[in-house]
Amino acid sequence: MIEVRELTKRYGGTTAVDRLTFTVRPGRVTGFLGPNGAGKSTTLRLILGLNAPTSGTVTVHGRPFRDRLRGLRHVGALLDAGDVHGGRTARAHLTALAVSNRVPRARVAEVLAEVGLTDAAGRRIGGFSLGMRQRLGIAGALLGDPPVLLFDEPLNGLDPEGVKWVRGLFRRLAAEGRTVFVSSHLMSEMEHTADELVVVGRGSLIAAESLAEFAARGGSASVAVATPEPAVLAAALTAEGAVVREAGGDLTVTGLDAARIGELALRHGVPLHQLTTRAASLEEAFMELTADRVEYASGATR
Ligand SMILES: Nc1ncnc2c1ncn2[C@@H]1O[C@H](COP(=O)(O)OP(=O)(O)OP(=O)(O)O)[C@@H](O)[C@H]1O
Repeated sequence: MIEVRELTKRYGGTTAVDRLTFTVRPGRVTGFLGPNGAGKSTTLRLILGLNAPTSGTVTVHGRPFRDRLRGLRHVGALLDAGDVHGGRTARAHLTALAVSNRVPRARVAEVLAEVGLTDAAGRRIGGFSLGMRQRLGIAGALLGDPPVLLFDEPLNGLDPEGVKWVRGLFRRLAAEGRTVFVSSHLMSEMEHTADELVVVGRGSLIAAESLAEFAARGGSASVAVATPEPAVLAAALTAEGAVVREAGGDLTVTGLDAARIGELALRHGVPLHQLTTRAASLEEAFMELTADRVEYASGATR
């Protein structure tokens, strides 16, 4: 279990992490989601004790992680896949990690096989693609067979087959009872990967709940309407307080439900060819919730 309490990290005038409180439980995949610059990497470094918090606490199984000897057996982490010695072979890299963490060397071949790098074990990491580096980083995290695993943007650079493989791996690790905490800036990546979500924006907590709860709370549902008289219907709906967008003659309506739209169409004598309620996607819920917390928004005003 990872417990983060009132965690704050400032760098000069920048508050990277702002009084964050959440718990990551074992047996599930927890997605750590937020726009770029939201403070995810900083939080992961604080969990690992690589940086000291300005205030607040973070514990892994009840103790600050840096107090533990032989770290890799307690927490496995992939923070930055590029942060490896390019001149080393994959096997040499993992062997050095194993030795310094007193992990049996036999684990090296096991994790190489697990991530599909057996054939590349003798090649220098400098020639690896980003996807191969991610696999190697994941192998390093798995080396000590730890109960807690942290991954920072592990799907970056993976091809669709790789993404599918990582998802399966995370599921399996969680099913084995481990704590799996995975960061991403894309809801689409987490939608099919995570059971639980911790969502942050500009360093502070936006939500900590199950994926289902998150889906239920955010994003307004809309109704797609097809009619041969879009202008007449749009005017009637707008007069009732709906927000209407028109694209290619079809209307997308928010603020009124399908039944009310049907009644208004009937009252104005407008035929309807289609009337479909569309649930908000998780992506829309995420965008809505984080819209005012994006550090580098596109467009002039914020
Ligand atoms: N060592 C540092 N010195 C100064 N500012 C920092 C440092 N590390 C992070 N920051 C700032 O803290 C904020 C959070 O950064 P962080 O990398 O934790 O976000 P993130 O959510 O991981 O984003 P990304 O997905 O872009 O990596 C940013 O404004 C960043 O510029």
